[in-house]
Amino acid sequence: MHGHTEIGVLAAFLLYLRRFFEPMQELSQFYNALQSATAALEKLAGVLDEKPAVPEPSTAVALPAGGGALSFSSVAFHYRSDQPILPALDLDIPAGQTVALVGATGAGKSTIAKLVARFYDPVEGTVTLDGTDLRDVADADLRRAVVMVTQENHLFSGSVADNIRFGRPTATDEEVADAARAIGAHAFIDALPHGYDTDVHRRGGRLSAGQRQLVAFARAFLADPTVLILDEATSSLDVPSERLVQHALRTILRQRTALVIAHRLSTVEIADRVLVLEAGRIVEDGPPTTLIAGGGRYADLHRQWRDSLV
Ligand SMILES: Nc1ncnc2c1ncn2[C@@H]1O[C@H](COP(=O)(O)OP(=O)(O)OP(=O)(O)O)[C@@H](O)[C@H]1O
Repeated sequence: MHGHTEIGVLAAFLLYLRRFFEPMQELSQFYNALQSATAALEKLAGVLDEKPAVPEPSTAVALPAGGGALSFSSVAFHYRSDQPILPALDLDIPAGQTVALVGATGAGKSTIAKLVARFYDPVEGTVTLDGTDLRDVADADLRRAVVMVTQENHLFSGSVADNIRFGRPTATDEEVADAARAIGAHAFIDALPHGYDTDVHRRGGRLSAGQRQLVAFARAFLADPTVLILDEATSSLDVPSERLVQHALRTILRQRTALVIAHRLSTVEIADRVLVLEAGRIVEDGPPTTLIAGGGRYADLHRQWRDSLV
């Protein structure tokens, strides 16, 4: 993460310069150079944000194609030794399963997700993907196999197409549009002032929260990872956007393993399995309907969510 703050400051400064020169389009060459420099730095800052601080394996093991089975075996984890976060987690997720992680703030949902994306290594125990310890997988292979979509979505300055193509830099315009179509984002993108060439501006300032989410989903769809991790946005969407996002979610969860840090009832309802976490331990584990019938913690949470919708 070294240098991240400095890069952020530099990006902000360039952005300021760019705004200043924006009205003077006759200086267009300089302005264009400034624009690309800002976009590149922002991208770098975004990537560094998510860049894991873990060592590359000395001899990398190739991941088998397809699959997506995840396994936590006696995983203990802490950020600081005086504050254990996961005491000893055992968890098997078969390939293709959609798992919703629920639980109070600080329960460890994001930590589990970050261990799967190998932002951190376990202090004890192992996390495996299709039987391979994540510590033995080359960084580039892991980035392709496991994609995390966060609340921030990390849209950078540049066109909508560039933002989607970030999922697979070699994708053609047609493949970018196909991904947007599959996700249900094509219609709104097409209606933007410059369609796919519309600049989303810094952090997607011009797009609504729902639209940003759809662009991030289209990017992940194009990347086509074996494992998708989704940290669902907490901010509520209006009803039409919510419908679009839920539809996109069903598409993107299909045919891959998914871990969803869920904040919406409608999302948990489409999961195959719910894990309820408390202080780093799984206290309930099962299909949503079974847990509701069981009358435990998820049943309480489900009731609260349902009541808040009425
Ligand atoms: N980078 C970090 N350094 C130190 N402690 C951290 C770090 N990230 C998280 N924690 C702590 O780890 C615990 C678990 O956090 P985590 O983010 O996994 O919980 P969560 O269930 O995802 O919560 P939320 O719903 O608020 O996102 C919390 O006590 C949190 O303060």
